[in-house]
Parts: sequence; structure tokens; C-alpha cells
Amino acid sequence: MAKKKTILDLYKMKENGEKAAWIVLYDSCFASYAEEAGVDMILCGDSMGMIVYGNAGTVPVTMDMSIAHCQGVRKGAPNTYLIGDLPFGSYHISAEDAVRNAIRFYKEADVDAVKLEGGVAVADKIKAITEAGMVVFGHIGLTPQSSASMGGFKAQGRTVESAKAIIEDAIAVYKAGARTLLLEGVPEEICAYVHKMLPIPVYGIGAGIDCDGQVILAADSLGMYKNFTPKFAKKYVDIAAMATQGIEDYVKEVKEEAFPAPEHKYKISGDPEEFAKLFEEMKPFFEK
Ligand SMILES: Nc1nc(=O)c2c([nH]1)NC[C@@H]1CN(c3ccc(C(=O)N[C@@H](CCC(=O)O)C(=O)O)cc3)CN21
Ligand SMILES: CC(C)C(=O)C(=O)O
Ligand SMILES: [Mg+2]
Repeated sequence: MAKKKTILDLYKMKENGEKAAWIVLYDSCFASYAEEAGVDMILCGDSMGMIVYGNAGTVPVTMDMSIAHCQGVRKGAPNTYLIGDLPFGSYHISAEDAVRNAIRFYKEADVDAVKLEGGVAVADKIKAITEAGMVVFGHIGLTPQSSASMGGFKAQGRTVESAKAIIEDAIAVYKAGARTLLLEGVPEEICAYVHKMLPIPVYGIGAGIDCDGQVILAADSLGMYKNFTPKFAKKYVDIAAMATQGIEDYVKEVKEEAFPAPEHKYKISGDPEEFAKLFEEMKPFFEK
């Protein structure tokens, strides 16, 4: 089994031009598949609010939900670099709050890093968490926690003005001490430029290929989520179709009494005559 990566391994990968592949998931089963498949990092994302809990966005996710899911992921993937995703409201009020909640991820869910959304506006929080000895991943561009102010899940950085804001955010995140940066939902030119200019690993989701690695939701890449698929998601298998088919088969077999079959049943141990006697003896007790 491969040894768990550290932040230094991520820097080494960048140096060697080896792309990092991370995946977003929220439970121990899928975490174990990802570890076995050799993923470089797992993000226990606040997209759980949509994928697991059926909300329209990520805003309702709480620290307690994030910690509980992260604990499951860690148990399923004990040897994979794990990132906790600070949910909306867990780092916005004050730097002190941000540090307290980042510490919860480290103490309670054994993460290797925490990620938070935003640039210039949250630089003080990134700095405070970093100074407390933790690893911060920045996340800018399309930031789902602030979709209300962006008018939805909209690609960012398509105009010169918007691109400038993203570049300023990237610089602020780097200067605040973030050890890596994730760019979401931006044109590839913006990602390529930020990747060329910053010394830290720059990863992308919907940001093109010119960076140090890619992120995708397991729910999108495995075909689990049916509400929508972002333009940048690729479906590698169709779990929804397989699961629906499997449940259909189960329902049919129950109706037809094809399930359970003999191999799914327990056997009595002892003399069947004795059981017959017992059943007879107990009969009166069923009468009211
Ligand atoms: N299933 C899923 N996949 C994701 O990648 C994802 C989530 N959910 N939820 C949290 C955030 C939100 N993300 C999203 C959600 C939707 C689009 C989307 O539909 N975008 C449109 C373009 C919108 C525009 O720019 O106007 C697209 O065609 O990709 C993009 C990113 C990325 N994250
Ligand atoms: C979209 C990814 C990067 C994320 O933050 C999440 O899934 O929560
Ligand atoms: Mg997230």
C-alpha cells in the first residue's frame, strides 16, 4: 500500500510535472474505492449538501455535517491525503472562528488540509489558519458558497475585469500563506496564467488542462447525480443506471419469491421434531 502523501509530496509532484488527480466524495465506501484506485487526494466537499442532502446549493452544510462525513471518509481511506472543506459560515465571521473550525477538522476528522473559498476577502482567515500550523488550500473563481452574489453557478473570469479580480484573488491567497490553489469554473487562459505565475501547485475544476492537476466530483464522474451535470464533468461510469437496474431486479425477485434463495437462509440446529413440539406448545400463548 502506498504511503500517505504530505504537502511536500504535492510540491514534488508539481516539480516533476506529475499531475495530481483528486476526487470529491463523502463516505467511507467510496473513499475506499478511491484509495484502492490510487487517487492522489480526496476532498470531502461541502457539495455533500447537494449530492447527499438534496439541497439546491452548498450553503446549508454545517460544521457538524462536514466533520461526520469527513470521519467516514478518513476511515475508508486511511492512507490518502484528505482535505476538509470549510462550509459556509464556518470562517466568515472572524479569523478566530476560522481557526477554531479548521482545528475541528484536524482534531476530529484527521484531515491533512482544509480548503476555503474566496480571495482578497478571506486572506486574513487564510493567514490565521496557516499561522496556527495548518495547511490551507485556496479556492477561487466559481465559488459555490457565494453563488447568490454571482447569480448562480456561473463561470468566472470571462471578461478582462472579472479576470483581473481572479488574478488579484490568486495573489492574495498565495500571499496569505495558502499552500495550494484551486481554480473553479474559469477559462483555461486564466488558469494557465495563474499556474505560470504562482510558485504553489494550482489545480483546476472546469479550468482547463494547464495546471498541476484536476478535481472532479465522484457523483459526476461515476454518474450518480441526476439533477444536472456541469459542462466540465466527464462521466466514466453510470452508477445511477446500474443501481436502478439492480433495485428493479430485487423488487421483481421479491414479488416472484425468487429471493431469498436457499443460500440466503439460516438453518435450525437440532431435532426438527423438537421444534415442531415447541411450536405446538406455544400455540395457546398466541390466543388473547
Ligand atoms: N454535481 C455537481 N458537480 C459539481 O462540479 C459541483 C456541484 N455539483 N455542486 C457544487 C459546485 C457547483 N458547481 C457547478 C454547478 C453547475 C455548473 C453549471 O451548470 N455551469 C454551467 C454554466 C453556467 C454559466 O457559466 O452560466 C455549465 O454549462 O457548465 C457549474 C459548476 C461545481 N460544483
Ligand atoms: C467543487 C469542489 C472543488 C468543492 O469544493 C466541493 O465539491 O465541495
Ligand atoms: Mg466545496
